Amino acid sequence: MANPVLELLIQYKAVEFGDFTLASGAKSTYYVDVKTAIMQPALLGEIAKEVAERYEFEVVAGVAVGGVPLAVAVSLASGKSCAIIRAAAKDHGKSEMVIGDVAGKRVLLIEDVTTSGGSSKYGVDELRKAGAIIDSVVSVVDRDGGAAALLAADGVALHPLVKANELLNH
Ligand SMILES: O=P(O)(O)OC[C@H]1O[C@H](OP(=O)(O)OP(=O)(O)O)[C@H](O)[C@@H]1O
Ligand SMILES: O=C(O)c1cc(=O)[nH]c(=O)[nH]1
Repeated sequence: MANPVLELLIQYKAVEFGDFTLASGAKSTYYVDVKTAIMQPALLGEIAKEVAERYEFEVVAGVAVGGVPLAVAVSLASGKSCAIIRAAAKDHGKSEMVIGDVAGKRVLLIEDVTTSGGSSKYGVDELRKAGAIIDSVVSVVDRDGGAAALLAADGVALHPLVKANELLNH
């Protein structure tokens, strides 16, 4: 079946081959650069449309940096509000880790890429600390690196729009 997000990731050459160290510290011979690919409005808009149509939520959230444009785009496509989870605490101004009102709200977390799931778990933990209700994470590309199991242990389902194998085997 046609998958427009997969086709656009291929069109924008989102996969690069080389020696990469991933966020988890693992080594990889390839990297999926969703962050650069979603600078193209056709891809960002398609992702936002699909997520807005398929999932039910009151607030869409993203972890900085990669999750921010995604969450904002889904917010605009769905008319639902948005939240941002800081990547790290700051010691000036307002210091809350979650920007936006999530307390008591059903929140969907969106990630650009999931590998180990460590970044998503961090986002889920911060959202829950801020009072959010969260049981789903959408990942634009899942690399099958353990994220689904890590999140499932916390009662969270991972919903990938594309699997890395589909990109590698196209
Ligand atoms: O599932 P994981 O093993 O946690 O890896 C995936 C995460 O790694 C990347 O973020 P990175 O840490 O490079 O941060 P960035 O979004 O600020 O570039 C990517 O955006 C995911 O958030
Ligand atoms: O695991 C990661 O850090 C990672 C892998 C990948 O392919 N792309 C990305 O942005 N992050």
